[in-house]
Amino acid sequence: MYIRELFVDNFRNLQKQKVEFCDGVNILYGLNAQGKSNLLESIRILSMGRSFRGSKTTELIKFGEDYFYIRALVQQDNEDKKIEFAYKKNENKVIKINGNKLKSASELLGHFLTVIFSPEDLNIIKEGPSHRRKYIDSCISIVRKSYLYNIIQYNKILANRNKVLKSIKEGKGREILEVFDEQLVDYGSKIILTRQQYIKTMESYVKKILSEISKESVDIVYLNSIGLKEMTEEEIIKNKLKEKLAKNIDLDLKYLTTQTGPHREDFKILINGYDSRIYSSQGQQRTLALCLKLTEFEILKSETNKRPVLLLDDVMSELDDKRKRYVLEKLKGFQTFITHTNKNDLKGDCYFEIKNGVVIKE
Ligand SMILES: Nc1ncnc2c1ncn2[C@@H]1O[C@H](COP(=O)(O)OP(=O)(O)OP(=O)(O)O)[C@@H](O)[C@H]1O
Repeated sequence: MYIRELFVDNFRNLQKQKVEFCDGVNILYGLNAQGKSNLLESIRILSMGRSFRGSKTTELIKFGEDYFYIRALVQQDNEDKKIEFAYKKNENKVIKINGNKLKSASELLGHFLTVIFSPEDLNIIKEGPSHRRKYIDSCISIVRKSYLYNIIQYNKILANRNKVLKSIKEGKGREILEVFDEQLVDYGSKIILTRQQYIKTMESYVKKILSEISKESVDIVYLNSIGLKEMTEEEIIKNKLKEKLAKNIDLDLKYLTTQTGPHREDFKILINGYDSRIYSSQGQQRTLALCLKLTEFEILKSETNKRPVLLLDDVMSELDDKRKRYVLEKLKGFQTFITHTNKNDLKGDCYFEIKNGVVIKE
């Protein structure tokens, strides 16, 4: 798939305009703070329903305005798909595919596949568990629709269970927990099952990719909440999760939150046997982040049999020549957007200068 045309209106600093792209390497160049990342952000929103920079939807509206509207024509198998995203202050977002309104942003997933590479990818390695959880949950959700549903249900039940813990503390009977625990175990075990499979697949891709650019060894360990040491089946996961919940009930009542389950999990990346979060250099962490992103791209390709669009925001200047060449070789044949301050540094199929929010095609 590739994005043929993009229309933006009142999005960040971008001027109202329609831009046509080529199905190849699109170089977006310009000085700092002109709107290059904003353009990539608008494309990514049409793919994922939210900003890759973690911004709130209301922050995407151009200063002084009260709405934004973005639209893309995405071509796949010679057919155009029209994706629209509109947001007016204090109202709900309106997302449409070919004119049909979606019930929620999550329905957008899988229609327009993109992978974003940005300096913030480093946070997946450096930051706390919630960053990594968010990252794999988002990767899995695109390739497994039921996974996102399970996460949403799990979080709802978890919030209710935590309320029940408070009511027990205030004197209510414990019996009511049973109902919540049963549901929590049902959804939780499905999440753990899928995570263990995804992390295993992710590990094998990361190993292969890293071996092509470095001599270091890498292992990824799933830090699950139920003490699983190796891959296992849903029934066993279910029983273990149930046991752990029962065992931790006094702790849960003490802290008034649920201490066990997928919401407390993480994964650890070991370089030469050492935790990369603690012991790796900045350069090693950057390489790892790149491996994770290329892995995301490989998995997306193989699971969907479609061609994802690649968005490279400010990453080229951070890579050495060897890694730069490697990345560009891997992404060959896919529509790619690369932001850069210097036009002459990179070879592309089409070039766009971004100046004061205006996109000028050469
Ligand atoms: N909601 C908004 N309305 C108007 N302008 C905004 C909004 N949000 C951000 N901006 C401005 O958009 C400008 C361009 O930002 P962007 O991140 O796209 O820059 P860039 O071209 O990628 O620059 P750099 O090379 O420095 O990364 C910035 O000056 C920023 O202040």
